[in-house]
Amino acid sequence: MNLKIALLPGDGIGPEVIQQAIKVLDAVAEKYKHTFEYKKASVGAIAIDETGDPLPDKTLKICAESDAILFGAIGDPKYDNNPSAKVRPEQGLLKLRKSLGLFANIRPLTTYDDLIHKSNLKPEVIRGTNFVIYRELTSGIYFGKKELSEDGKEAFDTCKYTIEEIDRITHLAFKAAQVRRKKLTLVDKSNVLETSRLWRKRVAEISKSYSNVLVDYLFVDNAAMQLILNPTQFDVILTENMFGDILSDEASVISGSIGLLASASIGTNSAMFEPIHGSFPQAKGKNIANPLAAILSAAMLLDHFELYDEAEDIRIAVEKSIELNITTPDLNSTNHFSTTNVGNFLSDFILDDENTFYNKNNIDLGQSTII
Ligand SMILES: NC(=O)c1ccc[n+]([C@@H]2O[C@H](COP(=O)([O-])OP(=O)(O)OC[C@H]3O[C@@H](n4cnc5c(N)ncnc54)[C@H](O)[C@@H]3O)[C@@H](O)[C@H]2O)c1
Ligand SMILES: CC(C)[C@H](C(=O)O)[C@@H](O)C(=O)O
Ligand SMILES: [Mg+2]
Repeated sequence: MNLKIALLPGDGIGPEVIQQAIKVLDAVAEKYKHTFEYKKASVGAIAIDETGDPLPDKTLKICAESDAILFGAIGDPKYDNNPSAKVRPEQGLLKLRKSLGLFANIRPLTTYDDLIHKSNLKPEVIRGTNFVIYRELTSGIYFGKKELSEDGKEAFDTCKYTIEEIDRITHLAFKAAQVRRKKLTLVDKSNVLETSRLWRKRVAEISKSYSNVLVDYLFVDNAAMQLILNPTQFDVILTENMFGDILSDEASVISGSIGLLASASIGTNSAMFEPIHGSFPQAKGKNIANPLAAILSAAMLLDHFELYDEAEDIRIAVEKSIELNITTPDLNSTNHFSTTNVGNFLSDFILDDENTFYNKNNIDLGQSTII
């Protein structure tokens, strides 16, 4: 298969993790005789530095002309520490999602047996957890009317949803539940918010067409608690934009690190694949960031084009790296490996087996730290 992939590495650790994802995609391309053609474009703080715009027209054009987009991360402390800045890196990501109509952000969460004991949560609570968050991505409070008064003493953000926006992601989430464990949990705040009451009404209505799926409703405050009290109860979690953002970072603790959580942002004509984490500025240039979220996002990209064996190869390699402890410091406090080492191991493993990696790097299995 020939795929045109737009690469948007972005800021902070974005370029470092995307570089590893490319290595892994190249290994897959070599093994299965595919051609992946990459076009790099800038977004976020780096794009502001270069052009004054966090999403230059050229970037949007490259994305629109590609089969898929692989996104790293955006964000920089110079904007995080300056709430008055009018032009901000995050606007680039939000505009990209909105312009391409990427309304469904799919964030799967799984647990790895070899990491169960490394989570901050008890092994018996998290073992077997496997769910997916369907987060609405192009509406809600992120995109409603917002304003700061002229005297700077008052501000508002508006949360707005239309039934079309609710319905399209709800159908996708029900379809996902049908081929999983047939349970869908809508997370909302319908005891307070009008938008949430609209979500509940629509989901109840649409559920009639998916009668083999059990539907459950949770208020977001309770859901935040249930996620760490009893996460195995969840199968598909459907929620609006901001709740999905917050709950997915919380949920990543179950897996062991946010550096493991991948996502797919799907629209009618475009698809973007992005780790859920940010630009982790403290790690920039240190070769310590976990590249697995970006690499597993690349696996979701392959799934999107029905390259299931290829995606599975990546997941098997990831599991192997975790089993062998070839992991970055977030998962491995003693004998950790670098971002680059993890990428090298995975690409070698896909093409051959782990011996190539050990031979090339002259490593004794499990004993060295070559960060
Ligand atoms: N999709 C995105 O591009 C995205 C997502 C979230 C935050 N951001 C931006 O990133 C910047 C930093 O935000 P933040 O510190 O709140 O969130 P962050 O996700 O960048 O980092 C939070 C913490 O998570 C851990 N972490 C994140 N990515 C990791 C990785 N790959 N490997 C290991 N550990 C990892 C680190 O401990 C880090 O301190 C901000 O400018 C924010 O706006 C961007
Ligand atoms: C950077 C920010 C705009 C973004 C979001 O809130 O969607 C991020 O937190 C994410 O989860 O992708
Ligand atoms: Mg987020």
